[in-house]
Amino acid sequence: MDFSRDFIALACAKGVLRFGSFVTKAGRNSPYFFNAGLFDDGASFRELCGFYARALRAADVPCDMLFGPAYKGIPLVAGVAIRLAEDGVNLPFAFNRKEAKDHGEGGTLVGAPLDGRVLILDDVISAGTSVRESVELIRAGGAVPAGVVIALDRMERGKGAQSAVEEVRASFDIPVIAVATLDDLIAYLGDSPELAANLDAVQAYRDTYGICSPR
Ligand SMILES: O=P(O)(O)OC[C@H]1O[C@H](OP(=O)(O)OP(=O)(O)O)[C@H](O)[C@@H]1O
Ligand SMILES: O=C(O)c1cc(=O)[nH]c(=O)[nH]1
Repeated sequence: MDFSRDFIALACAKGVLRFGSFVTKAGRNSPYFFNAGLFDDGASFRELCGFYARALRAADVPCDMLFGPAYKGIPLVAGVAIRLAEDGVNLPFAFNRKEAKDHGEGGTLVGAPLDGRVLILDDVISAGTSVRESVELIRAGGAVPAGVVIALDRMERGKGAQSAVEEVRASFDIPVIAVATLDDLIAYLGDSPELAANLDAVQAYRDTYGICSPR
């Protein structure tokens, strides 16, 4: 997307995208990591939500409401709903608790009742567990998953030869939209003198775990 590079630049400038040695949820040793929790001030978080809103508009996926899986999806879904409302699209939103509340209103769902076509907003898809759980919650509530929007598609293999993102698309027959992809990150590293030293390690990682090897 034409704004993917701006998003990568923001993530690098904020230290949300870091380079070094990190272990992913899948147990892979990755030379880069995207920690969305580091969009930790009002201005950068507002920008992040603006990128989601732009990706959503560009993809034009029909939906009736938004859902954010706990925990990182929670501020995200609220922030993106605000950005969309500012642009004249006022959508209901909901999120879940990781542990059910046993007093007061109780339960695991907070916000608007699940209804109609529900778009899931999360930061990354790693093995797809969080999206699968969200789809189960949405269906159990009598609604229909409409798609997923994430910040970064790491373009790496899931359980089989497909990427985890492709597995989610195929299993649930829904679109998965990413603000930026590993390809965008690699292009950015190549053009960025202060970060270009990380390029070889990132490309080697893609050669090992990636879904394509365009070199
Ligand atoms: O595709 P997956 O294998 O599920 O990995 C991606 C999920 O992992 C992280 O959430 P996590 O549940 O670790 O916790 P957090 O949101 O509470 O940080 C991330 O925010 C995604 O929701
Ligand atoms: O695969 C993961 O666990 C993972 C990778 C990444 O870049 N960011 C993240 O939050 N999780």
